[in-house]
Amino acid sequence: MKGFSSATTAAHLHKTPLFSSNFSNNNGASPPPILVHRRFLKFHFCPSGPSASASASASATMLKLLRLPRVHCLTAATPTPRVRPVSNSVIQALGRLTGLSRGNHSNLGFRAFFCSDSSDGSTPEAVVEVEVRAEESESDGSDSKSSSAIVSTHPRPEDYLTVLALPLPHRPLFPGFYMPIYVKDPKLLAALQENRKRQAPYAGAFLVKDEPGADSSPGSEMEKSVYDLRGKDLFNRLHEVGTLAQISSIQGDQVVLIGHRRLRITEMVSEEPLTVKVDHLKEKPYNKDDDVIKATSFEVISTLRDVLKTSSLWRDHVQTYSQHIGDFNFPRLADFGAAISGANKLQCQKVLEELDVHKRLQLTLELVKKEVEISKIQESIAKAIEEKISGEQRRYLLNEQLKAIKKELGLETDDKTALSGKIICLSGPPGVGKTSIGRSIARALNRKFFRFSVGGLSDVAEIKGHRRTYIGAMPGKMVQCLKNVGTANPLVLIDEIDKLGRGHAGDPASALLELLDPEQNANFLDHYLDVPIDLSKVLFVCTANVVENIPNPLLDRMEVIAIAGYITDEKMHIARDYLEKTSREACGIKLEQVEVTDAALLALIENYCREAGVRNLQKHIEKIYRKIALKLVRQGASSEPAVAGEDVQPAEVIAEVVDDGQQVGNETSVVVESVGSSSDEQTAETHVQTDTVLTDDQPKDIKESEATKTMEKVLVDSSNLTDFVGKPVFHAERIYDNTPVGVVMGLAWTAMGGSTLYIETTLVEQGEGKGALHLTGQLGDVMKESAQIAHTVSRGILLEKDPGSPFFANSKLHLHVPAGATPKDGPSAGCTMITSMLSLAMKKPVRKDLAMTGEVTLTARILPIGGVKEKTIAARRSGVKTVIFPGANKRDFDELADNVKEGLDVHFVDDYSEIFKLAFDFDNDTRN
Ligand SMILES: Nc1ncnc2c1ncn2[C@@H]1O[C@H](COP(=O)(O)OP(=O)(O)OP(=O)(O)O)[C@@H](O)[C@H]1O
Repeated sequence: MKGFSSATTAAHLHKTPLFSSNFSNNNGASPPPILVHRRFLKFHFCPSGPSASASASASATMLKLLRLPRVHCLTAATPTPRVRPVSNSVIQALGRLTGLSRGNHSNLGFRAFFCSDSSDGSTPEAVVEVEVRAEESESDGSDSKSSSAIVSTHPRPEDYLTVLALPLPHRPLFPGFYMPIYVKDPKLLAALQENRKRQAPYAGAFLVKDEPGADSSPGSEMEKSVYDLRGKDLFNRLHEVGTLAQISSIQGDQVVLIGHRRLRITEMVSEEPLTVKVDHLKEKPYNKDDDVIKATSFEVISTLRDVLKTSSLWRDHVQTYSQHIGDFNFPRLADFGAAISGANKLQCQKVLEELDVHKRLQLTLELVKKEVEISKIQESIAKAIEEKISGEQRRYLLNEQLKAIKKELGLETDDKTALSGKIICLSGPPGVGKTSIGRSIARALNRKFFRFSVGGLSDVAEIKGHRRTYIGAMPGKMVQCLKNVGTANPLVLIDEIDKLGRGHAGDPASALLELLDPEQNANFLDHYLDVPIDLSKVLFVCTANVVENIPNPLLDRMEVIAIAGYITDEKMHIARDYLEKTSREACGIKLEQVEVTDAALLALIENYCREAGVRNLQKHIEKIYRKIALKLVRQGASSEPAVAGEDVQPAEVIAEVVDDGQQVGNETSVVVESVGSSSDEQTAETHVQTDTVLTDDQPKDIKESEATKTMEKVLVDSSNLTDFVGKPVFHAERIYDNTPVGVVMGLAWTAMGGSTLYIETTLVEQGEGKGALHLTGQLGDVMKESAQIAHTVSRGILLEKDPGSPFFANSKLHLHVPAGATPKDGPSAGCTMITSMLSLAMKKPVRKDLAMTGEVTLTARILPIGGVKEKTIAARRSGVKTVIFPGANKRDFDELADNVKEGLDVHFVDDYSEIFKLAFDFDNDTRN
């Protein structure tokens, strides 16, 4: 059943006066159409397989013809029946079916067989043979007598006892059905044509047996090999029982067959083309009034009707069949059912071979029952898919309606409201990629990007525009932005929002408020344009280094995302994967010309670029590559034969490459100066120069040997890093290998990232009532207060440990926080100060490699601090082993990546007493 298509045929119905059926052929291409009269095409089906197609069309033809009044059908008992045609059109149609009505046969009689003449005497209706002369069919008055006198010389089908054997690869041919086949054997084709010429257009069509395990589907190798079979090989592969087939037409190698009656091969007569002797088979005699046979046939009919209910594909076909069911005899019904079923070839062959009519009906019943099941499954699959599709369509329609309703009610949210909430503020140290992230968000959202910095902005007119009364008045930044991007929904990055100036002419923070607030910015009023502008679709992203510096009303409207600095590992990756690559490309250096070792990069990060971001690292890497470019250019210049007057040229090129903003001349010495900032760099460059640059003063042989030198790969290692970037700007943060009495290492956070710092306390003088504290190191107010608190708490703790100790009462202390040039502030050094003072008071140094941070209250409770990640990184960088953090910061620490926390012994404390134990309760062996 599957693959049947009545629609294809129906389309043809309206296109051609003589209709062509859509047989699909053996190799998948469409063969030339078989001409069938309009009246028959209604029942013409196009099954998937070639034979099925043919069978279906033939069955339709057969059904149509069965509509003829019984009077025109002669019984088998009537010898060689000759009747006048019922109508010319039917005769013409039959003529076309057989292909004999064409001009070259027009003067010959033709037979149109739509059922085989397999008469057995018991089924008179079974034999329907119409024999007329074409001329006669077109004449009007000739009577039956005259027609009977004409065709007696032609052999009847049953006279063919030796036939050409045609191999059928896919399905057997049933009597009464069409089948187009391809004959690839030229000898066989010639013999068939010859037969047709001799008015003996019959051959035997036999199904080919499959080779075990071979794929016999259309187009398969096995199918192709069937056409190559010849002679005995072919003979051995043919099923014994086949069909006497009338050769309806031959077009090229396509032969259209019409099945007539069953045959059985008895012996091979000749090999090429294969010719066989056959017996004509007849059904076993049966009683047409037998109840069992009747019942079986009724079941076949009712099953066909069931198929009709579930499958629209068979509807026309079976409907017609059921209308004319009375015209069939039992064997024909069985053949019909099997032929139009989608059963496989062996099942069909079994039906063909079955001569017992009851058994044949039973076999067919099985096949059509299977069809019912298949069509039920087909129906349920179709239903399920239909439901799925209609469900999806319904959902889609409902969603669209919902959207429309929401829009109507003003409830619809665009992707901005759906977003990465309100205004996003990226906060973090300089150079960690905040601006770059903003740019990436715009790219990801497919929005235009506009950036403006409000650092130091103090004039409200910059944001809101000038009133037009002023000379040189301009619209504000937002109007300029919209004009620039040309869309209503750009991503606007407001940089440095924490550095907003305090305005003399209005408050820029308040103006920004109007700009950023989603409640207000739908009607933003620019003074210059003086019309409300809708900024509600704009996605604002702000960046800041210190969130605390952002005005509170603004901060309140922001979603702050903190971007901490990078650790060494991360910087290494950024340098290797991105910075190095871009710098190398910018300087026009090839990968194979340079190697910067890991050690060099690490040294660069640790000793030159300690800041949280990578901007400084980028500058250094660019510097290194520019110098490498210089070196390579000079090498290249020196390897070319020096021509007087040309030796200056490379320096000009270099000047462009190396130019980092300074004026560079075309003299080599000037180039060197422009590159290096320290005297060491100059020395390095001068050294490079003297190695490679040739002058006219040099002897010719030296020039030539230099010229033949191949270009060397430039290696940048930690050992020669200073040649490229000068001496390290950062020295080890550790001043002491072992902290002396009164000195403790603290951890600090700066806008540049984390760092370690020492708190040093020393005794100035002692004397009755001289207790005092002197502070130095550019401490801010908060830090000063913190020191006072530490002094008081230390005194209390010492008295607890050593009641009656007069140390703090009688000692003038000096507390210093190096480096003195750097301003410092904040309360987080509180616990470090206490430890430093107690160390001095007890004359006991603290545990080795210990660093701590935490604000302290007067009651010695430890409060949380900020910048845990940066401080942890700084501690690791300084080789600290034990770190003390406030207990409340445990959550922040736990969130850090493992590679940041690696190798640290971290303690979380809530009271100073815990720090005391960690710092002082150790034996001296551990410290050393
Ligand atoms: N993760 C990273 N990968 C590659 N390059 C980076 C990364 N982070 C920062 N950079 C580079 O560092 C430079 C500075 O980045 P960017 O301007 O985005 O930093 P920022 O945080 O906005 O700095 P600022 O606060 O000073 O404005 C850029 O050249 C950028 O390409």
